[in-house]
Amino acid sequence: MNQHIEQTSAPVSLIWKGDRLAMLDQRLLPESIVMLDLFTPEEVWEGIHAMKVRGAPAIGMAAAYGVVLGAKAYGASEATEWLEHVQAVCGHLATSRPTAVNLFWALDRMKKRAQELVQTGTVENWNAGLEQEAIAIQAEDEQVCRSIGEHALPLFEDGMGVLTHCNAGGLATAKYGTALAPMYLAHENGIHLKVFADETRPVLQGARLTAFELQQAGIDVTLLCDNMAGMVMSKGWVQAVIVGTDRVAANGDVANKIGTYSVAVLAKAHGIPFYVASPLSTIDLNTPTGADIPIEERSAEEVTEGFGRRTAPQGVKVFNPAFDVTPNEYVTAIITEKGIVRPPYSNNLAALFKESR
Ligand SMILES: CSC[C@H]1O[C@H](OP(=O)(O)O)[C@H](O)[C@@H]1O
Repeated sequence: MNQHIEQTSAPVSLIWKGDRLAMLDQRLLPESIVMLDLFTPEEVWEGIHAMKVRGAPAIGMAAAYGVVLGAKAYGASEATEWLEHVQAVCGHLATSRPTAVNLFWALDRMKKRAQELVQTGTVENWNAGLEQEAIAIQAEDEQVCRSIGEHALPLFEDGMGVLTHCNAGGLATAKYGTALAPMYLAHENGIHLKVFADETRPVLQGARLTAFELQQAGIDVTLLCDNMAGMVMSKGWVQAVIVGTDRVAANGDVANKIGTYSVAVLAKAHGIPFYVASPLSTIDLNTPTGADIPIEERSAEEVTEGFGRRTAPQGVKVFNPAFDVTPNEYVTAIITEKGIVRPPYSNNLAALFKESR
């Protein structure tokens, strides 16, 4: 794996180069912008697992490009053999992280496309077709995120305080983000929002990524420790909360970064609307409730010596779930690229998908 510094106006999480995937190593932000050149699905797997790339849509896009790298490197030209190899690469990439449904959504889409491609043509055609599918996933995501921003924008008035948790911005997607999309669009339209970004321990996506993104864009952002959200709400500084998500269950329960549930409870206690920005690709009607969402547990070291400094005694027990589930009763609305969905979510999410077919 090589690495290089990519000079871009704003850091982007992934750049497809035809024979390699350039992946921004988000672990090094905000101090360093380093793009890693990945040539194999195994390197993409490791990039997802180690959270060099993170954020549900970005994870799905990275995996899709990993499938392309795996397909192109394979020597077989016989249809069944090529298809079986593509399916095996998808199976391996599916083990990189368990919670964000976009990973599986993207891999399923690549497998479906591969099955269509092998009906005719040559292995060169099949590989080119897979590459176009991965490129389409990334291009569509940019438009999906902008649409989420457009649907969300009317919910935010000039001068409002808006709290967000983790990073659901351009670094988690192709561009704009999901939860941050209305903030970018508000800025484009001269609407001044005062954003409060939770630092989001233990990986600090809020401090390192959201604060970085919004500051780079000239958007008013104040960084909070995670334990400050309640006080800030009690002072009346927050008029809305908006977060991203890694998986929305069929009943509207929401899996998102650890700490989101606490923010949702605080918002309800203070009568503050709690919005979830979610592409349709993050809504999983095959998962009935939040109890059915697999929650990733990560290493103790993320908590005890994050970023290289030990802050807990050796050998102490650690519980480090990367996500929690917010029950649907705490969710004011789910903002998608097709519009705003309100309770009852079981009916209205199913109806949304029916309309979208
Ligand atoms: C737009 S998806 C962002 C979503 O993903 C983050 O998780 P991670 O940084 O562990 O990949 C977080 O839950 C964000 O809300």
